[in-house]
Amino acid sequence: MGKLLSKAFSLLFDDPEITYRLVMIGLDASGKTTTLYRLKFGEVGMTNPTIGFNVETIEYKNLNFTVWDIGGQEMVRPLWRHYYKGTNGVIFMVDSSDRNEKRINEVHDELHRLSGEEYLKDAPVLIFNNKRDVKGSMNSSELTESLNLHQFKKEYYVQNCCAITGDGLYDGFEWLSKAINKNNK
Ligand SMILES: Nc1nc2c(ncn2[C@@H]2O[C@H](COP(=O)(O)OP(=O)(O)OP(=O)(O)O)[C@@H](O)[C@H]2O)c(=O)[nH]1
Ligand SMILES: [Mg+2]
Repeated sequence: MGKLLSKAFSLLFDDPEITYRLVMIGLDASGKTTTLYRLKFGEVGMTNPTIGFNVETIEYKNLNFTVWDIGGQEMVRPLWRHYYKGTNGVIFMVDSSDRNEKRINEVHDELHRLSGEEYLKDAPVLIFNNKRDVKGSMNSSELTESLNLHQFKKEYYVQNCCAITGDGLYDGFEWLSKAINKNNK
């Protein structure tokens, strides 16, 4: 009831009352921090590999998102799950220009592992197919094939994007907001 009232209030008064928690994960150098800063500040500078996490609040269409951008280097990937509690949605970042077989297998395994996570059981997964500006990068059907997404046991959506220019980022947020809203009704 409280949730419904606060939703009604925020719609009436155009006030971004509702805050959803998102975790943004994916292999190192896939473009997570670039995406976070692009969305938050509208521009990107140099990024360094993330040690730990960055967190920012992003407003999109009357909703607030607290976005947790977590470092993706191999050694720290087991730490991702410590950020899952209370998560409403997942952003899984993929570097579409990285066709290295070992890396694709790592992406595959990390992604499919999410379906067994209790804290993420109601969380839709937005897969950003990033770096589409790079010549020869994978398109969404190639990605779907190489990550065996037809077998992925979660609600998901693949959005092509380029974190540097921002192309596709808000389209991804559009899908994620709707998917989260639907699950929270
Ligand atoms: N060409 C291109 N380069 C990108 C794009 N997005 C990010 N990059 C570059 O990819 C590199 C890694 O980006 P980060 O945002 O630091 O990657 P990350 O996923 O946060 O990496 P970790 O913190 O190590 O997990 C940087 O040099 C970015 O400039 C993109 O859309 N296109
Ligand atoms: Mg980073």
